[in-house]
Parts: sequence; C-alpha cells; structure tokens
Amino acid sequence: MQLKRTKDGATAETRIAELAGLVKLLRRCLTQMSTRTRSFIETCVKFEKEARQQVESLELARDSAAANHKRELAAAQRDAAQVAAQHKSAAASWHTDLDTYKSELSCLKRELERMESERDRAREEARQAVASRVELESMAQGVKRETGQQLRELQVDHGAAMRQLAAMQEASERAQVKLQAEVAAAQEAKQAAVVRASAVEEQMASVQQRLDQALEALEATRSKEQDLVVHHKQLSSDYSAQLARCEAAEAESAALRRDCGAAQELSAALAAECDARSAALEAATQRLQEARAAQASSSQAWDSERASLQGARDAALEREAHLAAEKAQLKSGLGTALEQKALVESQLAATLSEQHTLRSQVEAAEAQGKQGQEQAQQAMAELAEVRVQAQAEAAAHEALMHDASQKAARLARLEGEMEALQDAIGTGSVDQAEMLGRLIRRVANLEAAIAESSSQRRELHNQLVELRGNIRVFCRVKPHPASALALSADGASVRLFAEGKDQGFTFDRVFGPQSTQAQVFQEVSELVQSALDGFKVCLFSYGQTGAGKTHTMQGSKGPDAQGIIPRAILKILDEVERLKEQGWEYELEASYIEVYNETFKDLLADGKGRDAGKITDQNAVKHAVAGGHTQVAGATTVRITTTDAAAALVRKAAQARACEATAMNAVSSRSHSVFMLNITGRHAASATTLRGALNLVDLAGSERLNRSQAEGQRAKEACSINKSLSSLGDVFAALASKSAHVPYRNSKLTHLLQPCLGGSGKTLMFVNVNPEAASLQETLCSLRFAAKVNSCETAARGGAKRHVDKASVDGPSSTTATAQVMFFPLRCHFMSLFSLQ
Ligand SMILES: Nc1ncnc2c1ncn2[C@@H]1O[C@H](COP(=O)(O)OP(=O)(O)OP(=O)(O)O)[C@@H](O)[C@H]1O
Repeated sequence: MQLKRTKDGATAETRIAELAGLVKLLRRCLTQMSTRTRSFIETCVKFEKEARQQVESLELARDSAAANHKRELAAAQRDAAQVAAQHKSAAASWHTDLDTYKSELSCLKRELERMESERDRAREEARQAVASRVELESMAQGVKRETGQQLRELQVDHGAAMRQLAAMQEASERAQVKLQAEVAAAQEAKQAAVVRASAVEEQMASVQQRLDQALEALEATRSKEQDLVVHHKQLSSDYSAQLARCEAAEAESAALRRDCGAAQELSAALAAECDARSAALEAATQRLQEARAAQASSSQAWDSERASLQGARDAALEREAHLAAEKAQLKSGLGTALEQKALVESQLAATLSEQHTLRSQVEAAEAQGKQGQEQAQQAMAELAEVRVQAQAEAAAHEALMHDASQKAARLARLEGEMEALQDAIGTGSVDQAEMLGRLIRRVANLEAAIAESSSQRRELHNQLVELRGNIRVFCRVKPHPASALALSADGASVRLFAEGKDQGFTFDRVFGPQSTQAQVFQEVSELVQSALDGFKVCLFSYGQTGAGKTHTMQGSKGPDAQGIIPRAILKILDEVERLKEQGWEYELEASYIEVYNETFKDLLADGKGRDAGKITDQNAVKHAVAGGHTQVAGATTVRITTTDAAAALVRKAAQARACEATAMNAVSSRSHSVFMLNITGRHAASATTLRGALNLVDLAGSERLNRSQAEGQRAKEACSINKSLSSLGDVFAALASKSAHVPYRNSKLTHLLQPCLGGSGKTLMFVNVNPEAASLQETLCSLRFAAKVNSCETAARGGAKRHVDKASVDGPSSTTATAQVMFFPLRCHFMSLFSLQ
C-alpha cells in the first residue's frame, strides 16, 4: 500500500529513500516482531512449562483423583455389593424365613390335619378297639360265662352224669346184683320151677297117670256107665219092656182082672197066678227095685265115684290148671324173668350203652369240658391278649392322644407364633412397608450407585485405556523352531539382529510363540468393552503374509483356537446379556467388508464369482455426524442376536474372502477384511444412547513385492495392498506428527476406519511377525512400521470420545467432558499457535 502510494514529484532516489525507510520500518517491525515472537515463544515456553507443570499437577491430581475414584468406586462397589448382598441376604433370609414359616406352617397344618385324621382314625380305631374290646370282653365274659356255665353244667352234668353213672352203675350193679339175684332166684325158681315143673310134671305125669287111670277108670266107668247106661238102658228097656210088660201085664192084669174076675176066678186062678205073678212081679219089682237100688247105689257109687272121679278129675284139672297156671305162671315168671332178664339185659345193655353213652358223653363232656376249658383257656388267653391289645391300644391311644395333644399344643404354639407373626406382619405392616419402602429405595439408590459406579468404572476404564494410549501396538510372534527373535522377560520388547546391529523394539505388549488365543484376547478385551461403552474401536493385524494375522483375528475351529473376532462377539453378546439386568438394551449390526484392489466387496452378499458383492459406488462410505455409525452403502448389515448367527456370518465371510496362492502363503489373504460391528446401547431409565463401533481388521500381507514374486494380477494386488498399507502408515504418520491434515481419504481402508483412527477413536495394532531367519528383513520392516505407529499419540487431539446421547439437559457425558477438560489447556495453546500461524 505504501509502495503503491507514490507521492507526486517523487523521484527514484526519493522512492528508494522511502523504500529504505520502509525497509527500515519493516526491519524494525521484524525485529520487534522477532523480539515479540521470541518473548512470545519464551512466554509460550514458560506457559508451556507452566502448562506442563499444571498438566503434571493435574495429572497428579487426576491420578490421585483417579486413585481416589478407584478407591471410592471400589469402596462404593464394595458397599453396594455389601448392601446389595445384605439386602439380598436379608430379603432372601426374610423370604426364606417366611417361606420356611409358611412351609413349616403348611407342613404343620398338613401334619395337624394328618394327625387329626390320624387322631380321628385312632379315636375311631380306639373306639372300635374299645367297642371290640367291650364286645370281646362281653364275648369273653359270655364265653367265660358260657364256658363257666358249660363248665358248671358240664361239671354238674359231669357230677350228675358221674352221680347218675355212679347211681346207674350202682343201680346197674344193684340191678345186676338184683338181676343176678333175680337171675339166680329165677334160676333157682327156674330150678325150683324146673324141679316143681318136674315134680308137677311128675305130679302131672302121676296125675296124668291117675288121670289116665281116672280116665281109664272114667272110661271104664264110662264104659261101665255106658254099660250101666246100656244096662240101664237095658234095664230101662227091660224096665220099659217090663213096664210094657207090666202094662201089658197090667193090661193083662186088667185083662186078667177082667180076666181076674173071670179070671178071679181065673183071678183066683190068676190071683193065684197073679199072686204068683204078683209075687213074680214083686220079685221082679223087688229085683227091679233092687236093681234100681243097685242101680241107684251103683249110680250113687258111680255118682260118688263119678263125683269123686269128677272131683279127682276136677282136682286133677284144678291141679292141672293150677299146675298149668303155676306152669304158666312159672312160664310167665320165666318169661317175665326172661323178659326181666332180657329187660335187665337190655336194661343192662341199655345201661351199658347208656353207660357207654354216658361214658362217651362224659368223655365228650370231658372232651367238651376240656375243649371248653381249652376254649375257656383260649378265651382267657384271647381275653388276656385282647386285654393286652386293648391295653396296648389304650396305651397307643393314650400315646397318640398325648402326641396329638403335644402336636396340638405345638400347632397352637405355632399358630400363636404365626398369629404373632401375622400380627407382627399385620401390625408391623406399616413398619414392614416402611422397611420395604426403605429397602426398595435403598435398592434403587444402590442400583443408581451401581449404575453410577458402572459409568464411573467406564470412565475410569477409558481413562486407563487413554492413559495407556489411544493407539496401542501389540506384537505377536509366530511359533517357529529356529526363532531369529529374542523376547524380553518383561513381555514388552523384542530384539533381533539385522543389518549388522542388534535392534530392539518396545511395544505395549509382546506375545511370544507360546501365547494362547485366550491370553491374546484377554489383553484386547478391554477395547472390546470400550466399544460397548460407546467408543469407536479398531483392531488391526499387520504383518507379512503367513505371519499369523488371520490366525490372530479369525483363528481356526475349536474353542481354544478361536481368534479375536469370535471371542469379541461372544464377549459382546455376554456383556449385552449381563447389561440387560442394568436396563441396557443393545443393538448389534454387523457387516463384513473386504477391501480388494481399492474396491469394497460385501463378504456377506449372496452369490458367487469374482464380482459377487462388489460395491462399485466410490462414495459408499458414509460417516454419520455427531458420533453416529459408519455405514458402507450397498453392504449387507446383519443384526446379531446369537453367537450361532455371528458364527454363521463369520464363516460366510471367510468363505467369500479372496484367497489366492502366492509363493509365500498358500492361503494368503490378498485383501483387507474388515469385520464391522456397530453397537447401539440404550438405557431407557437414564435416556442414554451409546454408539460404539468395533472394527476388526485382518490386513493383507505387508511383504515387499519382489519377495512374493507377484506378477500381473498379483502384482496389481500387491501394489494395491502396499498402497493401502502405506496410506495407513501415512495416516499414522500424520497422526504422529500431529499434522493438521490426516490423509484418511488416500485409501478406502483408512477412509472406512477414519472415526477409529482419529483422535476420538481407539486403535490397537497387532504386528504379527514370523521369527524365521528368512523373514528377518520383513520382520524388521513390520517392527519398524509398528514402532512408528506406537509413537503416535492421538490423545493430544482431544482424546478418545465416547459417543453418548443424553436426552437430559446434562449435555455430553461426564467422560467426554472430563477428557475435554483434561486436554483443554494444551489444545488452546496449540490453537493459539495455529491462529498465529
Ligand atoms: N501364533 C500362532 N500359533 C500357531 N500357528 C500360527 C500362529 N500364527 C500363525 N500360525 C499359522 O501360520 C499359518 C499362517 O498364518 P495366517 O494365515 O494367520 O497368516 P497371515 O498373516 O494371515 O497370512 P496372509 O497375510 O497371507 O493371509 C496358519 O496355518 C496359522 O495357523
């Protein structure tokens, strides 16, 4: 302006002089400027020194605060855990007690019911037992009575039978004696009768003889009589004849009388004759009379004889009759005696049979008596048994009653306790409710404290991670029998002899050949946790082909051989499950991208072939503003909810990955693969949303072109790989040199990973090295590259940022705020520097 303003009439000399003046002025200005700059630089240096001191003091304060925080957090966690445990244990014990009481009560109730039913049953049984006992007793008494009666009867019967038997025996004996006597008498009588009978028979014989004689005499008499009769008849006939003759004579006498007159004369003559005749008649009459007298006398004699004979006969008959009667009597006596004997015999037999019967009866009675006795004994035994049983039952009943009363008392006591408890619960419901409310409040406070402590833990954890550095480098050495590398004992450095000198490299962690996948993941798990806490996290595996990059990232089959990707997914899913309890809801969206020849390829796309899943859009990478998620347009996004789904996704991607044979590694990955997991966590209670991302990158081999002898397509791949790796190196270099411009867009890979690589992300790089002597140069290159990355400090640009959205008016999360406050002075200082520039 001064130079432009040319004064009128100014000459060259004046203008030179003027310019000289201006130059002087400028020199003065410059001098002043340099003085001021110097002083400013000095001030800056001073200020920086102060700032450093301040930072140091702040760091100290922060450390102490962090330590305090940690201590407080630990104490709070302990307190919270203690209180939670106390609460839990108190609630659990209270619930357990209550449950125990309830179960005990229900148990006791059940037991009581059972016992009551048992008691009722026992009562019923006891009643039945008593009734049966009474019945049995009555039965026993009846039996006893009956038995006694029977016994008595039997005894009486027995006695009577015995008496009867004795009497009968006596009677039978008597009867026997009598019978014997009678028999003897009968025999005697029989003998006598026989004698008498013989005598009678003799008599009878004699009588018979006499009778016969008499009969004979009678016969004779009869014959005589007949003779007499005949004689008489003769006489009678004679008499009649004589009478006839008399009559005739009388007729003749009359005739004679007449003739007597005539015959008187003649009578006289005839008188004379009559006389003669009368005299003859008289004589005949006389004779007749005499005959008659003789007859009369003979008849008298005969009559007497007859009478005597009749009498004799009658006597004999009488005697015979008497004898017959006697005989009959004797016979009847004999028959009677025989009958009596038979009777007696039958009586005897009957008596004997009766005796036998009686004996058998007696025996039966005795047997019955014995049986009765046995029965009685049995009944007595039964009775005793029944008594014992009844006593036992009574005792059992008593015991049951006692038990029941005890249990009833226990139940009553428990019911009382229960009532008391219920009263306590009822009356203390207010206290209980208060207590419960207090407990709930305490639990809520504790949960809040836990949430707070959890967020503090996150903050502290991230501070810790930040303190360790937002770009960290781990070295992993592949196992090899002839290792050209020497690992230090501290596990943080590695040494190798190359280019004529011993060279050492220090990293955040060095994993030896023996280190396992689990140990490796253990070290990176905090970064995975950071992704869940809302950070953009990126993990690389870098190294020459065959150095173990895929092994580290992907691993192989089997739980022990699994690499970081499957383990990270597992951890995240576990954490998501665990955080659900704290009210966090997480959403996991995964993509698997391949960067091949500077072109994106969707590894989850369906279809086969070279161009399958190829993303032609050059602006496919979309970084959302305000900490949102990065998306690759056209790439498949899969929502992960289970480990199986994640495993299937990883498998699919691994199959789709472009693997081509090279001279160095038969399955060498000629592309970079990026497993992108966008994590969104929402906490409804605190209206918080976290947006984290986990990018797990398996880089292509970093070997030099000539070594892999790649040609054509392989050479193009190698160029592309080298380009993207060198771009990655450039980004790290820019970050390391705190360059204003970081060339993220120089490669697709760095562009994709920009949010993680930048100051607000967290990066971990694995440098995988093959310790074989042949790979020494490549190993040296890899280690040098890793060492450069390790020297980067992205925290100087504001540190890692947690991407938290809060619906409340609190503004950004405390973590972010802390991180910003912590680095504010430095940033201001550099900002002012940049403004001056
Ligand atoms: N730490 C290790 N322990 C055991 N085996 C290993 C280890 N590292 C690598 N390997 C084995 O070495 C071989 C090559 O490893 P890997 O495929 O992981 O190499 P890479 O670096 O991914 O190679 P490229 O870049 O060509 O894909 C594999 O068989 C793998 O199992």
